[in-house]
Amino acid sequence: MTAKIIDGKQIAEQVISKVEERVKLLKGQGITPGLTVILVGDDPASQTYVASKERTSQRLGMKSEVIIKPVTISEKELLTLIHQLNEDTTVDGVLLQLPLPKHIDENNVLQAILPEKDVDGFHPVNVGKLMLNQEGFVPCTPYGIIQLLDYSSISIEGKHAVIVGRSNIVGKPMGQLLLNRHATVTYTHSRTQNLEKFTKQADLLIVATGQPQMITKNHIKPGATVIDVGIHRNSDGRLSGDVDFASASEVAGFITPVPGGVGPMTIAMLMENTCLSAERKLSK
Ligand SMILES: NC(=O)C1=CN([C@@H]2O[C@H](COP(=O)(O)OP(=O)(O)OC[C@H]3O[C@@H](n4cnc5c(N)ncnc54)[C@H](OP(=O)(O)O)[C@@H]3O)[C@@H](O)[C@H]2O)C=CC1
Ligand SMILES: Nc1nc(=O)c2c([nH]1)NC[C@@H]1CN(c3ccc(C(=O)N[C@@H](CCC(=O)O)C(=O)O)cc3)C=[N+]21
Repeated sequence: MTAKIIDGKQIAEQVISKVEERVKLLKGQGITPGLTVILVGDDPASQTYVASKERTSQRLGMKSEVIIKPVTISEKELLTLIHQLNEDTTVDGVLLQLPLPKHIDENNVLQAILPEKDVDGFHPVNVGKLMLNQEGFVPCTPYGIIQLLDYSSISIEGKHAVIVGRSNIVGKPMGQLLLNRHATVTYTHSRTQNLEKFTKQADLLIVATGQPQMITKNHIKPGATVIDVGIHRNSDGRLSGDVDFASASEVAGFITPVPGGVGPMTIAMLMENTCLSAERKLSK
């Protein structure tokens, strides 16, 4: 079998066109959605992602701002900046690019972002709402993965979803979203014994470990859908994921590539969340 490729770039474009229409409607009512991204330090990968967020929000006609701070910024200074953005009525979304330098307590600063502007969905209030299946902001990467499945007409209800990785930004919210959509969910992680035993049962296998190409055809049930969240830049400059694409494609039914799979969806959902935030402001 050769897996069908899920084209994340093309699906992201479809999501973005819908957001574009919503931005036009908002602008007609005198509101320009505003996104501010804070980048601490000069990590090249983070710079690439932030540049892509800025480009896309500008293309949509949003107000887009990137604030770059030196790696030496104190937690207090960062909190002051977040408080200013919370007060700024032209800013609908505040995104603090992760990871942060070690001297800054990530939880502490993420909690300072107003839940109504937390377009990443990382604030405890939004995490709680996701658990309760209430409306808040859903983290962009797992939200984008749900869209990939929906646009590809891959059903979720009743399916066995196995998540490899349990981070707060991908694995955990991914499992909760799939549970809300009535999947049977198994979480696996670095302490899981006999990983293949679980991954081989998956109808939907979501991989977010940060371990290059660790998932091969030996982990996959024939016909399964494989979603690769991982992103690594190899020494030759090429990108690859947490899944060995060539091997996995031999047995999977559907698979996402890297690049061009989950990454573009993360950006698209960030645009949607920012637009949603502006719409909510208008209806208040
Ligand atoms: N395309 C996109 O939009 C995005 C891509 N990413 C990429 O996705 C990957 C994962 O990111 P993130 O979730 O933030 O990573 P983290 O490092 O925060 O979490 C990795 C998770 O994988 C688990 N893990 C590590 N090694 C293994 C293993 N050998 N077997 C099973 N589980 C393992 C860890 O387990 P334990 O908890 O036990 O340590 C942990 O739960 C990275 O490559 C990152 O760059 C991330 C966000 C967005
Ligand atoms: N607060 C916060 N929110 C995030 O959403 C967040 C973060 N911090 N820290 C880092 C991770 C990673 N991430 C990606 C976004 C886009 C691509 C993306 O567009 N990837 C393209 C390729 C990009 C390239 O060429 O390098 C693709 O896969 O096709 C990848 C990864 C968001 N993250």
